[in-house]
Amino acid sequence: MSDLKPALELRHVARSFSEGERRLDIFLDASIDVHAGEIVALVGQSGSGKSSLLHIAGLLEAPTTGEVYVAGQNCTKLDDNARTRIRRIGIGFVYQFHHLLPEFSALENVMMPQLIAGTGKAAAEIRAKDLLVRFGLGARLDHRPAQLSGGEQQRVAISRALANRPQLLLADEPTGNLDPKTADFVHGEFLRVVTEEGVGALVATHNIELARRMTRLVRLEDGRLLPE
Ligand SMILES: Nc1ncnc2c1ncn2[C@@H]1O[C@H](COP(=O)(O)OP(=O)(O)OP(=O)(O)O)[C@@H](O)[C@H]1O
Repeated sequence: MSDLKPALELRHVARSFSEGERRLDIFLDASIDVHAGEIVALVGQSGSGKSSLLHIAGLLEAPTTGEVYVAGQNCTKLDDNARTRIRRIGIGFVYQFHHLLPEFSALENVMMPQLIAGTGKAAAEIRAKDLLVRFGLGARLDHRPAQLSGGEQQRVAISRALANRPQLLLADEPTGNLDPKTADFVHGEFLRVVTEEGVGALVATHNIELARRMTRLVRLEDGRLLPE
């Protein structure tokens, strides 16, 4: 039955910051389900809270109120160790800037999260190679990040995020740092491989054209998540 649980459920999530006497409410009542195999675009004006929402979904920050479920597990009240374990195995992250380890090759960068999670070296290498080949990087396995183009670096970063077969993939402007043509190409590769993997994905983007190519689109507006 657990396979049928959404990869992510946010239930009436609110987040506010206190600054002295003032309270800033970022969201008031944000709810969403992201199912396996869905790639959901998260759009909204700058400052609407997309990154904050991804931090909450990624268990990096706790909501002020509301509940967060990852693959059916209520993560709202877990301690730091339990949250770290779920983040390490169950959630993949892609950021606008790749954050690859500069002294390691593409292959080693994609093996790393698997080794940290306890996967054996041989199995980690097979999985890393498979992902990089599927991203068209079969001839770049031994290149370090500085020897790769921006689009190639981002494809390595996406491979790394998928390496542990997470149920949930969270991406914050994953092609935001690329020129429009490269962004378009990398986005297409992202959609193809993420769909093949069957992972549930939530992708924040400013690019409405790229957003419309995903499974569906939700807009963060006035503290709520609205379908389009
Ligand atoms: N630690 C914090 N303390 C106070 N305010 C914060 C904090 N973190 C974020 N905010 C505020 O929360 C709001 C939402 O920020 P967030 O970065 O989530 O927006 P965003 O939609 O991702 O924006 P952008 O598209 O420009 O990246 C902003 O007004 C920001 O100033």
